[in-house]
Amino acid sequence: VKKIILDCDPGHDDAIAMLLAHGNPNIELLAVTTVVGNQTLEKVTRNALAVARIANITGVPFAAGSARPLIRQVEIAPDIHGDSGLDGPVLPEPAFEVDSRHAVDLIIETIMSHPPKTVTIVPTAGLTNIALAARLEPRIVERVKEVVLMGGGYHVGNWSAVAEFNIKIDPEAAHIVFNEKWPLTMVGLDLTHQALATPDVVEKIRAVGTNPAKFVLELLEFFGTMYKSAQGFDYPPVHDPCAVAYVIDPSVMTTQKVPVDIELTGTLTLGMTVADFRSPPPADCHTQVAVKLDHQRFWDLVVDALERIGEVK
Ligand SMILES: Nc1ccc([C@@H]2N[C@H](CO)[C@@H](O)[C@H]2O)cc1
Ligand SMILES: [Ca+2]
Repeated sequence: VKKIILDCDPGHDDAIAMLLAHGNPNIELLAVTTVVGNQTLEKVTRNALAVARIANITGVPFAAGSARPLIRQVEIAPDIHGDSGLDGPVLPEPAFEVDSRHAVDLIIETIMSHPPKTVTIVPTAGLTNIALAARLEPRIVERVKEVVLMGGGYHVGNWSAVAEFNIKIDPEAAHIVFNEKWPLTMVGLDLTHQALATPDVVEKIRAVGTNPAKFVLELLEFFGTMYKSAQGFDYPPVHDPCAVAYVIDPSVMTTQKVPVDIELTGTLTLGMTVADFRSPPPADCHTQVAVKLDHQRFWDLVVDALERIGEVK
């Protein structure tokens, strides 16, 4: 079983990532932490607790983290996720309160209280909490098993021509996270733009026939409409569960070992994940990027997780 910390900003696709992590038997969700991103910290934290109620996630601490990037001003994404950050479905009242600890403390405590190389960090949002954790407790860097993040893109951007939202909203935090020497897998837009929720996928989810599945359909309906109007996609790319899917079964996508660094000063390129494909990669290269997704197997994992969650009233 893979033990993970999910650091997220729900967010329609973050919500589906959480359901995948909760439903898949090979994943143990040790903690869920939130950070400003798709919406304000308050809104994404409330949304995370609502998802927990919908999927009946119990016994897992949820802690709120940074309300803003390390240096820059807050940038949110209402044009895709709406004013609540999880527009579309009606959200239930949370079943439990957010943990009293700060997300950064919970991340550190979780890693330091488990054996070395057993905890995987799965960020699906800006990297502010992860950067702060590495600075507050540098020992987590060699203790974590690996970092598998949704973010960046080696040939694709969405928040600028060449930068992806999770990186661009806090590029200094991303620079810290990509330059620590932990094993890091970047599941970027190059990969996640292959994870389209096509009509055949929607029908398989509909066939699950439970309330959590209905919640996912409502998420995809809104997400799809906004992606069509804002970015001209016929079907929405569901980014964040791709990172969880890699943890579940790395063979669901191909990867390539390449050095990646973050642009911090470019006028046109701020927040770009610059991947150096010149071969061979340096022997000490600790980063790899995701390239090709097995679309069918990916979505089968999501549907399977929903089936295993079953009905929740
Ligand atoms: N336009 C847009 C902006 C932000 C996101 C969020 N950021 C990442 C994709 O860029 C995902 O984690 C998703 O939650 C998705 C689309
Ligand atoms: Ca996200």
